[in-house]
Amino acid sequence: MIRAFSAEAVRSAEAPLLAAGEPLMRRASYAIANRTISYLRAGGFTIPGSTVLALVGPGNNGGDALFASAFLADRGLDVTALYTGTVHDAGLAAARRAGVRLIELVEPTSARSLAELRDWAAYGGIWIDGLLGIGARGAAREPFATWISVLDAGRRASPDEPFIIAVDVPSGVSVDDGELPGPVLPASLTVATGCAKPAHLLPPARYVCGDVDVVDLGFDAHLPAQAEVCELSDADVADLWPVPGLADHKYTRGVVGLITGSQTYPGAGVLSVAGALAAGPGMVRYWGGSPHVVQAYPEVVPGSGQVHSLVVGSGLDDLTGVANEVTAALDAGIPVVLDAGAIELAYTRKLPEWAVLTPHAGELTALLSARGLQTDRAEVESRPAWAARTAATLTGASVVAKFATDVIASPSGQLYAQGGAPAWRATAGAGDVLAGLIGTVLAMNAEHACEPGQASLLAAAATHIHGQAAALAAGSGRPIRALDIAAHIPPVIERILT
Ligand SMILES: NC(=O)C1=CN([C@@H]2O[C@H](COP(=O)(O)OP(=O)(O)OC[C@H]3O[C@@H](n4cnc5c(N)ncnc54)[C@H](O)[C@@H]3O)[C@@H](O)[C@H]2O)[C@@H](O)CC1
Ligand SMILES: [K+]
Repeated sequence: MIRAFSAEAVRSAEAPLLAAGEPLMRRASYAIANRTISYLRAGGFTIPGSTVLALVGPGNNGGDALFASAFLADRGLDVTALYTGTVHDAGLAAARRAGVRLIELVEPTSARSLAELRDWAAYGGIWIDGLLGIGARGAAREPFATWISVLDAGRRASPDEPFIIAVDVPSGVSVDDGELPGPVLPASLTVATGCAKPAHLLPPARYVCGDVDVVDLGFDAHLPAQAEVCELSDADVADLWPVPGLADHKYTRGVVGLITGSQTYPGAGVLSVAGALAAGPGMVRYWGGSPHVVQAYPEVVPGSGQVHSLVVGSGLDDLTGVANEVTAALDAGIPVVLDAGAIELAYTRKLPEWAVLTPHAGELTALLSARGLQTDRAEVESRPAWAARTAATLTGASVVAKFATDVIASPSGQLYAQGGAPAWRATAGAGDVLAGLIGTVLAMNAEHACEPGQASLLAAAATHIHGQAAALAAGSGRPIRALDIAAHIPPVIERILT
């Protein structure tokens, strides 16, 4: 599991180590220098003489960049450090001693300084971005806003893009909520110091981090027990996946009921059932309106009956009658997935956290608006963590907000971000498959699915499997359809369990 902590939690965790004189900055900068060397080695580049541009901001993030520059200059690299105003004293002295070329831009946004910035940017094959770290508040202010814009434009225009290593976080991201409030310098690699931060996991900041490498600084024991954001790994999902034993039978393994699909949208019923069956329930009962389900899947038991979870919504064209079934199930402690049109059932009523809503950006916008928030799709897309968390708080339900990286929120505030799916996953019906899959994961874990925090954890596990199945289906990059995702769920489960 990747556990991400807020800037404030990191500061508190660092404090006792700093008070004890632990050289955290040396460790962080040594790791950044090592990653730089590893990149050069992996690319077959000659290390002495390789050009590095360190971008040095006013805080300790800049200090990391300066110490890393000193390490690299000691290794024979041609290192230039650009800065303005006051920067980390000891770092500057170390860089000077090591022979780093130090360039201070006194009037940092003058045309002359910006021309100089462009020239050094073009000269540097590797950029070390130490402008802003976890001390940044809000959008990057001047002069860094202009520097970041100029550097980003230079990066895009360059025939061979520089390799950009972000110190801790790409400068310009909002560390605690993963938003991009202003210009940002996208990284090829982010070297996170001490632990992951929410911006490394949450979209859209996640998309500008490149690969993320966490350097252990030894303060884990001082971090809070509950992380701000988590990302489940294969091993985490394997831990909570019930593997059937010989004493199990179809009823102990979990029965999923689906009220999905209709005459108008028959395919949604087929796809949601495909997702449910692929994850290995004991039984699927189907009493939606699609005429094709039982024909497509002879394993399915038609008609309603006792279930351990319920999936409602995908492709339903009429909610009449369904609302009562949903309420009865929830009151009886049966987890319910509310997908697509059925998300409307969360517009007014208060739900328990074992109701799992699966909105995409449009549905999430509609839900928040129905709950009285002034918002629009653009805001929801630029603030997915806020949107998912707010929806969970307002409805009381667990919310799976479907983005390229899914964001899952529990009403208690716990967040999961599950990435790893290819962009090919964005195809009609993929969400129907997910709804069924979540239904099965909830049914298989019925005995504890209604305990605090469990529904969102189980939903996150299901989205992880869904993303991995899409990745397996898409291989090294080919189009996929929703049924391909369902077809690749069993091999993904096999992979994570063995
Ligand atoms: N505390 C430590 O000893 C360690 C800190 N580390 C590094 O230190 C960083 C945190 O250092 P700091 O707390 O000094 O913070 P930063 O280096 O992120 O920057 C703080 C400075 O940026 C300015 N600033 C804040 N918001 C701004 C904005 N929106 N636009 C422009 N300027 C802005 C502040 O006025 C302040 O001068 C971490 O990200 C990490 O890179 C690591 O070396 C590990 C050890
Ligand atoms: K940075």
